[in-house]
This record gives sequence, C-alpha cells and structure tokens, in this order.
Amino acid sequence: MAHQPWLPHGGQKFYEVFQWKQGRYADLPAAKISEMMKSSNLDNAPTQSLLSVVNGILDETFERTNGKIPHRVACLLRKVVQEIERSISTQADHLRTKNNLFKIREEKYQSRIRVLEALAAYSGEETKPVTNHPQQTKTENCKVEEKRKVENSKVEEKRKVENSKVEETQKAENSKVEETQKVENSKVEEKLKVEEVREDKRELVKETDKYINEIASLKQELEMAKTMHEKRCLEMDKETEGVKAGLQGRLKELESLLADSNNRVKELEITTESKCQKWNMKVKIYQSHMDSQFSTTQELRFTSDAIKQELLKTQKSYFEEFNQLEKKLKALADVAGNYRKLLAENRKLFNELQDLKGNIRVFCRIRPFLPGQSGNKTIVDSIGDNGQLVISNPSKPGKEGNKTFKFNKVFCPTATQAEVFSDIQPFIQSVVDGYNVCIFAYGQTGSGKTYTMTGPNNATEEDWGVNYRALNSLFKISQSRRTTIEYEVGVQMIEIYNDQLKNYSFGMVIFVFLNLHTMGVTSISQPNGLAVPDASMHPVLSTSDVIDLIDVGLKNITVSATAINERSSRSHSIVTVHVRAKDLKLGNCLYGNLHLVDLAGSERVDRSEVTGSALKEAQHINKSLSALGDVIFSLAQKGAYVPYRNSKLTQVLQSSLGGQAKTLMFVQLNPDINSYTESLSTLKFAERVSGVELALKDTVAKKNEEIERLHLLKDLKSGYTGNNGELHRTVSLSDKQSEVESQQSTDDEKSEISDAGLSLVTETEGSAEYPRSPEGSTPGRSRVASKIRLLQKPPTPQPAPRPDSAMGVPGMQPASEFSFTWYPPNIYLLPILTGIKKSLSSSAIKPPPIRKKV
Ligand SMILES: Nc1ncnc2c1ncn2[C@@H]1O[C@H](COP(=O)(O)OP(=O)(O)OP(=O)(O)O)[C@@H](O)[C@H]1O
Repeated sequence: MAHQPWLPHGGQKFYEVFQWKQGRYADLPAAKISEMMKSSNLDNAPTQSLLSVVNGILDETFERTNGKIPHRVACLLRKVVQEIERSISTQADHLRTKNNLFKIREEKYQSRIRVLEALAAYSGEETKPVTNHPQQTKTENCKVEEKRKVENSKVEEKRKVENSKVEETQKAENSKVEETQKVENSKVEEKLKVEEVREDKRELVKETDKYINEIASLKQELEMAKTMHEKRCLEMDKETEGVKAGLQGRLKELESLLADSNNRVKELEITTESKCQKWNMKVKIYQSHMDSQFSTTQELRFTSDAIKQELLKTQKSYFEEFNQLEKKLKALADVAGNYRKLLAENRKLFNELQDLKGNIRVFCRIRPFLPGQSGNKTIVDSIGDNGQLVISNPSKPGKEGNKTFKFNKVFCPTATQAEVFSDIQPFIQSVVDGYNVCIFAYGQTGSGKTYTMTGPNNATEEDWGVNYRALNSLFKISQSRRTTIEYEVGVQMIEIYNDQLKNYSFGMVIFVFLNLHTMGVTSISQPNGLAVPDASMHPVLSTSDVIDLIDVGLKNITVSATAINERSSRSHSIVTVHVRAKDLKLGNCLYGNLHLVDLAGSERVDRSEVTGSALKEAQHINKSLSALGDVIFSLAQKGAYVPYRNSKLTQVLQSSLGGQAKTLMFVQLNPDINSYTESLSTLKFAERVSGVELALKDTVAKKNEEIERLHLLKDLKSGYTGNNGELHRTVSLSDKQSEVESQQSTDDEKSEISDAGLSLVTETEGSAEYPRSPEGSTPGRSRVASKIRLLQKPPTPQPAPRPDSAMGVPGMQPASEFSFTWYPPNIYLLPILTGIKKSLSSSAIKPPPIRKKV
C-alpha cells in the first residue's frame, strides 16, 4: 500500500473512505461524498490529513473549475473544516489539560522544593556550608572528617594518655561520638536527598520549558491554521457570493427564457389550434371531394370498360388493316426496288440528254436599255426561237448590213433572271450527279455580265443572279436527297487580275456543311498543280451564310474607272462550288464542281481609251479572253491539243472545260448602236466558240429525226395501243428536250420534284403529249429511252477526273456506280413529296441584299 500523507495511526477508516476517491472531488458521486461526510469516517482523522483534503479541494477549485465549487463538495469542505476545528479544539483542550497538569505538578514540585528549602534552611544553620553548597558540604564533611579524625586521634591520645584512666568515660565518649557520627551521617543523607530533589526540580523545569515551548509552537500552528482557515473561509464566502450572484443572474435569464418560452408555447398553442381547425375543415372538404371523386371514378370505370371493349374491336380491325397494309407495303417495296433501277436509268437518260444538248452551250442575253437610254437605237434586228439572232449594222442600213448568228438560246431584253436560270438548272443537277460544270459570262463592260451572274445591287430574291440561284438550288437538291445521299459543299472564290491569281487577303474558301459533316480539306490546288491563293475557310450552314461570304469577296474584286464604265470590273472573278455526294447506303462518293465566272470586260483596248497600268490591265484581259476562246474552240473541234496553259484563267477552269465537263457561256450584248463594234466582236467570239459544236449538233439532229421516223414507222406497223385503246405516239428527242425545258421553266413544283431526282418521270407523266395510262404506266417514256439509246451517243457519262484535291478525299467513284434510292410518286408518296416541297419552300433562306461589284 502506498504511503498516504493523511494516514494516521488510528485513522484507518478515514483512509479507507478517502482512498477510493478517484479523479476530481467535483466529479465524485453524491453517495461517495455523503459517505465521506459521515462523522464516523472523519473521526480520529489527523488534522494534517484533513488539512490536505481541504487543500486538495481548494486547489482543484482554483486550478480546474475556475473558482466554482459544487455544492456537495462545498458541504464536504465545510464538514472537513468543522472536523479540523473540532480536532484543533480537542487538541487545545488536551493541551490545556496537560498544561494544567504540568502546572499542578509544577506547583507540587514547587511546594516540595519549598519544603526541601525549608529543610535545607533548617539544617543550614548547622550545615550551612552544606546546605549552601554541596561542594562546601563536602569540604565541610572533609573538615568534619579531619576534625573527627583529629578529635578521634585526640580521643585516642587522650585515651592512650589517660590509658585506662577513664575507661568508662572513654566508652561513654565513644558512644557519644558514634551517635554524633550517626546524626552526621543522617544529615549527609538528608543533604544528598535534597541534592536529588534539586536534580529532579531541574529536570522538571527543563521538561516544563520543553512543554511550554511545545505548547507555544502548537499555539502558533493553531493560530496559523486558524488564520489560514479564516482566510480560506473568507475567500470561499466571496466565491460563494460570486457564484451565487452568477447563479442568480443565470436564474433570472432562465426565468426570462422560461417566460418567453411560455409565451411562445401559448402562441403555438393558439396557432396549432387554428391550424387544427383549418385542417379539420380541409379534411371535411377532401372527404366530400373524395366522395365525389369516388362516384366519378365509378363512372369512369364504366366508361373505361366500354372504351376497352371498343378498343379491342378497333385493335382487331386495325390488325386486319395492318395485315392488308403489310401486303400493300410489300408490293410497294417491290415497286420501289424497280423504281430505284428506273431512277438510275432516268439519271443516265438525263445526262445523256444533257450530252445531246451539247457539252458546250452558248446562250446569248441582250441587256435592256438602261433608264435614260430609252431613246437610243438598237442593233438587234430580230431574235428567232431557234436561237437565231440578227443584228444590223447602223452604218449599213437595210438587209445588207444584217448579220445572223446562231446560239443554243437567245434571251431577249425582257427575259427575267428566273427564266435565264431555268435553262441552267439541268447543269446544277449535273454537278450534284458528279459532273464538272463551268458557266461564264462574256461581254463588253456594262453589257450585264455581273447582272446575269450575281444580280443587281440590293437584289431581291427575284433578281438573284446565277450564283445565288445555283447555290440555293444545290441546297434544295441536297435537302431533298438527304435521306439517301449526304452532300458536302465547299465554296471557293478567287480573282484573276493581270493574269495573276490575286492573293488578296479577303480571298476565301467557304465550306458549307449541309449535313454538319466536316470536309477533309487538306490542300487547295488545281489538277495542273496551280496553287489557289491563300484562302480562309469559313464553315457555313445555310445559303445565307454563303451569300454573305460571297458578298465580302465581291466587295474586294479589283475595279477601276474607265471611260466606258465607271464601275467596270477589271478582273475575272470565279466562284467555285465543290460538291461531294456520298451514297449513304452504298458508301460510294461522287465529286462535281461548278465554276461560276464573271469575266472582265471584253472591250477593245483602243476604245476604252486607257493608258498606263489600266492599258496593261486591258491587255491582260484581252489576252486571257482570247486564250479562253482558243481553249473552247479547240474543245469544240475535239482537237488533240487544248491550250489550257496560255493563261491563268484557262488553267484555273481546266477541270471544267473539256472531257465530260459541261460548259455554258453567256454572251452578253449591249443593244446600243454605239456599242455595235464591241457587240460584233463579242458575237464573233461566241460564234467561233459555238460554231463547231452547233454544226455537229445539226448533223446529230438530222440523224435523230431519221431514226425517229423509222421507229414511228415500226410502231405503226406493230400497231401498239395503250390499255385504253389509245394510240401512243412516239416523240423525237428534240420534242422531249423542249418538253423537259418548258416543264422546268414553267412548273415550279415539278421543278422541285425534278430537283429531287424525278424530273424525267414527272415530265413524262404530266405531259399533255404523253397521256397517262389508267395504271399510271408511261409507255412513251420507255420509247424515249430506247430512242435515246438508239442514237448511240457516248456511253453513260463518267464523272470528269477529280478536278483537284481540294476536296481532299481520295478514291473517287465512277458515275456508273452511283445509285439513288427514291420512292415512286404513287398515291402513298405524293403527300410526302408535297410535305418536302412545303418544307423546302418554308426553309428557303432569304439572302441579304446583294451587293454588286464595287
Ligand atoms: N438584263 C438586265 N436587266 C436590267 N438591267 C440590266 C440587265 N443587264 C444589265 N443591266 C444593268 O446594266 C448595268 C451594267 O451591267 P453590269 O454591271 O452587270 O455589266 P458588266 O458587264 O458586269 O460590266 P463590267 O464588265 O464592268 O463588270 C447595270 O446597271 C445593270 O443593272
């Protein structure tokens, strides 16, 4: 067992009780404290131990609980302090008793001392020296002894002397001496006793002093403990007062809180009561609502059962209809399969038809007089339906001055932009079918080239030129075929100035992502290796985006003032449209491109009255135009060598000139007699270009007529009749051609269906010349097809070699591998086609106002 500082000899119980204290007094349970407070446990506990308990409590109070003392610990403290007081008072009593005892003993000893002193004083008269001083007594004793010895010797001598003289007296005297000696001895003993008493007294004094000192120290200790205790008591009182004040404060706070919470409880009670009332109301309402709902549900259930019955009936009939429909659909799928083949054939026929029309075509367009020129005389004598144009020489009146020119078509001054474009539409379709096409406008400055290619300034949709209409048409065609073919269209715009590809910073390549697919464009170069100027790429998603960018490009075309036309274009501007068509079913790709060229003015150098750099410009323009004429002439003549490399213009257009490419030239005429010379030179240029092709075409036309005649004879002999007994006449190719053309130019709806790849069928079926058989079959169509085949024109046109790597996609597929998926325009598909048409017309994007070349 460890030594406990308070462990007394007899305080075993106290030790046992306090030994089990663990942790702080404040943490002791009340039971433990009450056990500690039992007076039986504190009995006989040494003061020192009690004081250490007090110290422990006080230390803990000050050090750990910030002066706050729990009530039960305060009680314990009070009890221990009371015990200390009691113990101290007991000790004081004990000391007092002891002191009294000591006093009594002291008095006793004092009395004894006094008795002894009295005795000593009494004997001192005789043995003063002895009583006065022991040493003196000893010397006295010695002296007495010596004296006795002397007396004895005297007595001896006397005895000897007197010898037996007084034997009797001697004996008496001897007894007297003995008695004296005895008395003296008793006196000495008495003195010795006194000495002992004195010795005792000294010891008693010493002991008394010791006790007095002890009492004094105890008193001092007691005083100290008392003062300390008082001090502690005072401190504790103060603390108690502080704690009391704090507790009273807290009590007040708690009271106010209690009051608040009571108020809130009251409020809550009131609110709850009102809510309860509301809820009760609601419950009643809901109950009534539920009742009504229940009745409604019952009704609904009955209705639902009835509907279910009806539904079952409908389902049954639906299944029956569905089965019928399935059968019909199967039949339709078969028809569609056949129709697919038919479409491919149609496409072939369409392109053969285009080929028959000629790969190089020349259209002449005569510009109207401009406002303020109405009084001017015109050089145009007559315009024939067959593309004949007669102009008269103002200096040679009469028929002698007339000159006749022959073109594929001549547009009179009143021809609208739409009319002009309707003749171009088939070319655009060829582009999406994988052909290369070049359309350019040739003519002197101010003859209307830009008007034809782009349109006037601030053009409305009605005034749109070929560029915008071609792009719009491309968008429409791609939209209509989007379920089967994925189109990607890239638009590029360049300018050739002074026989240089102008590297102007606004040059651009515009990529139109019709189906939001990116084109893998890696480089932009022509097949002859001619690099296209630096160009920026702009992804565009609609026609209007493209038109915006074309306008930016047009703005930057180089212009300068000349005497003839202040805003004359001095450069060739070329808009190239690259098209990639991917058959979504087969994965085949076809590439086509369309060059839309607005050539620079073709006026003669001497007339334009220019000098210096402008003269150089005019020379370059003339040189490049004559190089273009040479190339086209050479191609028309089917010459072995085509001089493409004579100018940058022909190099750039190479991919769209020659081979299977189709070329269309607009010859623009200014009807003013003042421009006669320029107009004449323009017409001669055009004649040179188209003459050979037209001669060839005439020969073909004659042969065609002959074949046609033979077939007609054959049909008449076989006596072919339709299902309704009506005789179906055969038609010549030229009839078919004109039919197709008129159909395209007049009927917008059909034109759109034609865009969707149905042109030939629709035209054949809808033609007045080809009455439809009751079954919807078109016997005339097959005949036309067979006639076209009989003409033994070149085989199915293959797309021209990939013009450049601008599309960046290798592995071009031949046109023969290209196929279409389309559905027959029967009763089921007509609503779909009408829907497509409507969506196309509603999605037609209005372009921003067109800016002319500035
Ligand atoms: N068919 C037309 N109908 C109405 N106006 C026309 C027609 N053709 C041309 N014009 C007008 O004639 C003027 C000259 O036409 P345009 O600028 O197109 O000639 P251009 O041949 O392009 O000249 P340049 O070689 O200088 O560019 C313009 O004001 C244009 O609007």
